[in-house]
Amino acid sequence: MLQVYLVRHGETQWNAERRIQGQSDSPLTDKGEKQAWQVAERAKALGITHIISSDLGRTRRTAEIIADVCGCDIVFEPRLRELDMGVLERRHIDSLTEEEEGWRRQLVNGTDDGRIPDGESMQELSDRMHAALAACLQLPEGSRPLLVSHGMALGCLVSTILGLPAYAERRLRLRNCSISRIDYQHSPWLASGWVVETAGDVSHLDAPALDELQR
Ligand SMILES: O=C(O)[C@H](O)COP(=O)(O)O
Repeated sequence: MLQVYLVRHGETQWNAERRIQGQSDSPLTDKGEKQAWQVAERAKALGITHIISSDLGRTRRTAEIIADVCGCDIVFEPRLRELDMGVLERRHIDSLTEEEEGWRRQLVNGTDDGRIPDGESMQELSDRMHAALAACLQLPEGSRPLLVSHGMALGCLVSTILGLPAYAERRLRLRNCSISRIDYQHSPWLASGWVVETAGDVSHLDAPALDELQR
């Protein structure tokens, strides 16, 4: 059975400032760097064989640290990027106008084709995340891949595997450098296909980690 591990990148400057990132970027904080080294040690103990990462800076840095500890190469995969948050990227979450809040609400309340202007819909995010995940099925027998991605992107992937809508990702806290595991199984009796083994495990971190809204 194929086990795939999902890691959200380490804390960034804009995570800490509650600033919307999307496909814009900010560097890891010192805490984020430390988180990355801690999740890297966990990955090594799990026997990770492949690292596939969003190509944004925050995930790239997190993947480089994990690769250093695990002795793996990295494949950069743009389909693992965070949701494109359009015109609201770089904005502080508390600075949004009522109209702008309305755009963000559309993303998470199931509005058909809800999106922030110039941004992506949750369905578009779900489609590309599942396409990136499906590529893991082509890896050699016995592979144990680890994907480095983002809060909304991974939340959307896990939610849809559970049969929930893409926008349900708000109900799942995937904190910085949390690790989740999904398995691909063939079982006529149980659900065949992807199943969620664990989600949002932070037991390898020695301090509380933020989720994307610093809850
Ligand atoms: O700020 C954002 O765009 C997301 O809510 C969190 O993104 P991240 O997981 O890439 O920090």
